[in-house]
Amino acid sequence: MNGIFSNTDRAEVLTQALPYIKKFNGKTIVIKYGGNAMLTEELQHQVMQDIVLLHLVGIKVVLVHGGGPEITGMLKRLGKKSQFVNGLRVTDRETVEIAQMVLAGKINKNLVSFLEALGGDAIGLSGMDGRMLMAKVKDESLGYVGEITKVNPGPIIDIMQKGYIPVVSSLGCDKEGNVYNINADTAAAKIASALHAQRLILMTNIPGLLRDKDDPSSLIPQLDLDETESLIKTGIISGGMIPKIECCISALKNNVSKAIIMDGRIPHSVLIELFTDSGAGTMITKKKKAAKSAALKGNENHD
Ligand SMILES: Nc1ncnc2c1ncn2[C@@H]1O[C@H](COP(=O)(O)OP(=O)(O)O)[C@@H](O)[C@H]1O
Ligand SMILES: CC(=O)N[C@@H](CCC(=O)OP(=O)(O)O)C(=O)O
Repeated sequence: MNGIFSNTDRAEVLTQALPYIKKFNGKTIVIKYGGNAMLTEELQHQVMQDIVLLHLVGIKVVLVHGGGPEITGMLKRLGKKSQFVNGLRVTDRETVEIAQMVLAGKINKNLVSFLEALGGDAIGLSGMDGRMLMAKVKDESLGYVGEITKVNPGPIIDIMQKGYIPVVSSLGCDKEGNVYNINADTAAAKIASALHAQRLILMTNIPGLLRDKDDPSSLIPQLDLDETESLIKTGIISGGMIPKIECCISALKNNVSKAIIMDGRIPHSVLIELFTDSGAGTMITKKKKAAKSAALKGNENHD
């Protein structure tokens, strides 16, 4: 169990994390967890452990989750094929019912029970609870896919004030009682904006934003809004990465300090991102500081 690290090494690591722990104490961090990054219970256990730790050191963590692969799996078991248009699931009435069962029923409660088993206090909600995520039809051809019209962060704030970790599934509603299936990256970005979060962290199954999407070693550690927009124009950012990046851009333009895209499968990637000089994945900032090394996100991490 001691591995290659001595207790002194471990104590040293903790000491180095102290300024960051102090920095983020009392701050709001919205973490989106979903997709292939949460495929196995082992991966979920690891990420939930980190979230409990963040909560215990006084960081206000909000966990927003998806579960696209699980929805697809359940639909398949019921003999229904999944169809996506620009990354969004075409959602008929039956599909939205299944999405609700999987997201608000299974995944949400599993994550809450993981957090609690690890010593955290968590409360699970869907975006429908307390009319947190009000939505309307995004595009008739997509059925019950929701476009968020209003975020009411009240229930999340209340839960955090009572000392719980809010765990929110990406469903929305309208005044007529319709339920909407909402992309979890979008839900997380809107919630982060409504909470004026210090960080929006999108966990995925790639290292972050890559200069060459087929070369994992071409990670771009940091870039600003202007650079991000020009990478979309030049086609370096394409496909499934476009909506993800657009969520980050929207969050940064609306009250969020920094957005990070990172690989949620890497052990303790959230802790590495928040508590180390180098960070993890790609950090998107409003404006890059002059004369700052792109290889080191440390100074930015202190902002
Ligand atoms: N510049 C880029 N860097 C990284 N990934 C990119 C880039 N451009 C396009 N992509 C594609 O975007 C995908 C990530 O989006 P997606 O698979 O929809 O994520 P998720 O399932 O986590 O929501 C990657 O698998 C990759 O193929
Ligand atoms: C409209 C839409 O596409 N909704 C998503 C909601 C879940 C999600 O976003 O999950 P991941 O983050 O795991 O992909 C879906 O049905 O798959």
